[in-house]
Amino acid sequence: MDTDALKRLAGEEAAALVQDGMVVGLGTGSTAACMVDALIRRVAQGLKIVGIPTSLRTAEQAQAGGIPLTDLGAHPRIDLTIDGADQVERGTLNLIKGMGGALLREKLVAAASERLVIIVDDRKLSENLSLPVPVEVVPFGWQATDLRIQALGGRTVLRGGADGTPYVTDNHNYILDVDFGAMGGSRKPETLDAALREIVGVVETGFFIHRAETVIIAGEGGVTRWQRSA
Ligand SMILES: O=C[C@H](O)[C@H](O)[C@H](O)COP(=O)(O)O
Repeated sequence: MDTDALKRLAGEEAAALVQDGMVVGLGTGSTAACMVDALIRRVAQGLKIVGIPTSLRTAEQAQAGGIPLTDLGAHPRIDLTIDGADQVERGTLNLIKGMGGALLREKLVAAASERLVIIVDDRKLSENLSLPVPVEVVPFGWQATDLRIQALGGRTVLRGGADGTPYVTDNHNYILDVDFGAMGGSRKPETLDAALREIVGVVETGFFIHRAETVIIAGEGGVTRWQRSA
């Protein structure tokens, strides 16, 4: 099975968890897009839900496919959010998210959700989180914020568009991708996350610590589910 087929498998498995009457958080990225496609098909067959998208592009996809949308103002409590991830740590189910730039809205939606279900293909699994973590920063004075982040021991790259200008998030901020190398031991993701969030100018990080309730993993052998222990 190619990666796209695995993403579809995970997306369809997760979409089957959605029930009539739910407020559903709609994630961002190529795997989440497969789940939104599966939900669009179910809505066309009569499923009654409202969705809260985590990015403008997910909003566009859902709206074009006929999923009624709402927001956290009207529905501050979400029944179930289904989203992708860039890396999942075995054992803890801690995540790195935000390669697609949607980390802030994804975290706001996750924080309002009763359940967060993450969908990935098995390439995303890792013993320890090790990818560069996306950090959303305020554009004003981002260079000073960058220096403070580097002082934590991370190598930083300002995310750029194809034309060399900074990538701008849906919230009009920039993203620094921060490479801490493989984490674990004394360099715990939760410690780095807390230190990053204390820096003025940092809006949010792509660390999702103790947030995923379930991870649905698609691999050659089919679908596996991991549950976070309490
Ligand atoms: O900002 C983007 C999100 O966190 C995505 O859920 C994440 O990057 C995974 O995306 P994909 O399913 O395309 O690998």
